[in-house]
Amino acid sequence: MSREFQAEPFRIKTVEPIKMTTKEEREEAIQKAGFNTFLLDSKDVYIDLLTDSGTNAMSDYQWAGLMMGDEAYAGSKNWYNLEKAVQECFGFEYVVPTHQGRGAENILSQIMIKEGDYIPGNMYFTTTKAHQEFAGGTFRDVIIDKAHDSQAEHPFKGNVDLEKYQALIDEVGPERIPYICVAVTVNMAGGQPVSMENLRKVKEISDKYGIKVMFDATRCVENAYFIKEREEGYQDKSIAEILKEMMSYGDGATMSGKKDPLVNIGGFLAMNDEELYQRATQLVVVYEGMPTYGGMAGRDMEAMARGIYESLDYHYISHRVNQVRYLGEKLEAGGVPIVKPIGGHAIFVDAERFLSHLPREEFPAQALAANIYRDSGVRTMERGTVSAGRDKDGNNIFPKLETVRLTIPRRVYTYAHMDVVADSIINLYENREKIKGLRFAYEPPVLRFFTAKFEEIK
Ligand SMILES: Cc1ncc(COP(=O)(O)O)c(C=O)c1O
Ligand SMILES: N[C@@H](Cc1ccc(O)cc1)C(=O)O
Repeated sequence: MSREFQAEPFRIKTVEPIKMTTKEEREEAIQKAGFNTFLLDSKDVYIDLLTDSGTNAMSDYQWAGLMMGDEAYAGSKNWYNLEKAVQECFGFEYVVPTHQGRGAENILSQIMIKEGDYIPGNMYFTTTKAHQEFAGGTFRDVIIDKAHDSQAEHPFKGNVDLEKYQALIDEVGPERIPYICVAVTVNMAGGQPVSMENLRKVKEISDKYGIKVMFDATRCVENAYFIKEREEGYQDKSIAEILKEMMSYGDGATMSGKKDPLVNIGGFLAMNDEELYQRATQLVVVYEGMPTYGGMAGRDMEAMARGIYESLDYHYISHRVNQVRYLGEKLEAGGVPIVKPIGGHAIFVDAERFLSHLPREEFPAQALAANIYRDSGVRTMERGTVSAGRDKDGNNIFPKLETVRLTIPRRVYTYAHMDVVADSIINLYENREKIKGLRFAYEPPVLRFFTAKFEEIK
């Protein structure tokens, strides 16, 4: 195995018991949830790999910070600590706190996008695209082609395709592109990173046309780790230095504090332009709260300020990425088809190849996620046709990737948990022809994957 084995760089001083379920209990739970893992109750889940969002384990130092919460309505001490952490670690001058990432996406979209604008991005993310569309914009995918091929190897599979970006500028004109949204890493592509060289070039092109570069910095520390590991000239730089350089190629960022900043709730929007900041503060008071709390309690801001610094520790981030890799390599060794290379926050199982007997219309990834739960109580998430939704004519969109995501929460599970997950999925793979397809029993009109229900096709 190529991974660098590292036992956990922490010891455990508080534990949360988890329930071991029986086969019968799991069968009842998955039927009740309409074969949608989002609708399972947490109490019925053994190992929860639904998401890495808000599921982080905080350190003793962060928990201690909760006791330092200054719950003043305005001007909380904790806000200034958070603002300083963002300024120091990301390098942006102005910070707007929000309740989570999509709060920042909402404000950014509203202050920057006009009806008829185009927003290029390195693959879509559900909430980001929804906010861009609500604000009257159209998302355009400008990620490199390889990102849509689950087997294509590329060290920076999240890179922006500069020719696609240039072609969009030529097609619609730079005045209709307020900004390019660059995600570091790219969630939907499998947690794939973007190289520093690519970021530099995106900035160059954007500056030439007066287009702003806004990062989706949600998993930026994972991206920094990959740059250190894979890009010439960065091996001897610290994660903090790499992150700061990455962010220097942008004009601002949205952030979900629920991922890399190591907390359970929170987010922010950051930028360098004062005028934009002023417009953002006009909206933050409408949607989130005062510009000194933005929907977060003082204690939550303190925990995030501390989490941001902790996330830059090399041993922490190296363990995290290598734990994900351990699970991926174990699955591969068992013959399970996964998206390659292995990304930063999750393993994406290629459900189309796993369940090659099921047509896309029968939602193989949804069926696989439901059956992983049935087998072992491990909860995962569909990232394929159900997530992609329908086009304007009402037809299902069939994205190139039909995957099940095994998302690893930060600092929560051990290598032994990873072994249980791998054994269950390898066992299912060996019995894959028994898995049946699904059809909708209930389909909501937007973001359908969260609340849809299904039934098995007998
Ligand atoms: C890449 C990416 N961007 C934005 C968001 C939105 O963040 P939040 O869940 O905090 O609203 C998420 C997760 O939802 C994400 O994974
Ligand atoms: N961002 C989180 C939570 C989330 C999940 C699915 C979504 O489509 C939107 C948000 C994640 O990627 O896991």
